[in-house]
Amino acid sequence: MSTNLLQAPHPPAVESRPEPLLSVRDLTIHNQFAGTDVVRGVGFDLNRGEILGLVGESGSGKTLTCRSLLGILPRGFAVDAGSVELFGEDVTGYSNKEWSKIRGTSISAIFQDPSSYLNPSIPVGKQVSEVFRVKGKLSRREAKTQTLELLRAVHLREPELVYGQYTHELSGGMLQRVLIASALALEPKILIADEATTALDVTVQAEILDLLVELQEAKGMSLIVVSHDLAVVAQLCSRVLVLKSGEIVEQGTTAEVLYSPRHEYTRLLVSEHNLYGLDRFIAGQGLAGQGLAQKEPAEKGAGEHVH
Ligand SMILES: Nc1ncnc2c1ncn2[C@@H]1O[C@H](COP(=O)(O)OP(=O)(O)OP(=O)(O)O)[C@@H](O)[C@H]1O
Repeated sequence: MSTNLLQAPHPPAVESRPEPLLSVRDLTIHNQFAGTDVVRGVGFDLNRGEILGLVGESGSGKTLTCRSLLGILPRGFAVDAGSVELFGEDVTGYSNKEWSKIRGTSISAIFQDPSSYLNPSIPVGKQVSEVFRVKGKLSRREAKTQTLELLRAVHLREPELVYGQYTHELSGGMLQRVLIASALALEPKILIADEATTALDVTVQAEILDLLVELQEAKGMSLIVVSHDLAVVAQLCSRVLVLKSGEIVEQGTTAEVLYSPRHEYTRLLVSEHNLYGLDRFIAGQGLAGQGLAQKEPAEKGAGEHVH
């Protein structure tokens, strides 16, 4: 296999195997319109403080798997078999009301296009503070204070200014920071980042990934990182699952899966990836030093202006 991924620094796999926060067993998701199972027999554990990568070609079932962990499968899709256990509790048959209690507080998510998750006619800070008010039951004043603190924590400069701004006034990277703040407001133990940096340019992508790792460490969260970008997964994740046509074809430590893939499909993904300049992510960077973002001033300037 190509040596490119071999050069990717990656965090060590979590050694101890405590009680998993999330346990997925034989998960099958059925598409009622098409009469087909789009995810079949998927099973994995997510441990405390672990970063797990989910890779696979477009349409392989990554997003639907994640949505089933949040209780937000699209209309016409349902978990048909198997189970999802969160913090030791089987949530597979949860009602919408039960899901809404744990979504945000136990498990949260950020997706690819942040603007579609924010209301363009309400200042972004107000939208984050609503999370504190409605779900966190804080007063208006407390909610605003907490929101400003969070906007600062996600490295938005001038949080007071950003608080009152609308989506059209912010860059993609800034919007994703706002969404991260919103997702973390209720201090979930698990965060799913589904192609969360895919729409961003390379420099901003690296900055957002840095931020996710920083927050993951600071808050002791577990992360599920869905990405078509194996370089991102290699640098962030200690374990990787490979999905193909709705089934896991391979899973294991990052070293096992990406550096010595056993399945032909994984080998194909790795070799295709290497064709597209994996090196640009890897040279001189790496999670070992916890610095994914390019630090050279010239490249910093090429990205968004974070306020
Ligand atoms: N809302 C939907 N309506 C109809 N089909 C859907 C819907 N969402 C997903 N699918 C189908 O289910 C299958 C799995 O989709 P899913 O979005 O989970 O794949 P994915 O691996 O996340 O792909 P991508 O990387 O392109 O996001 C695909 O065949 C897809 O076309």
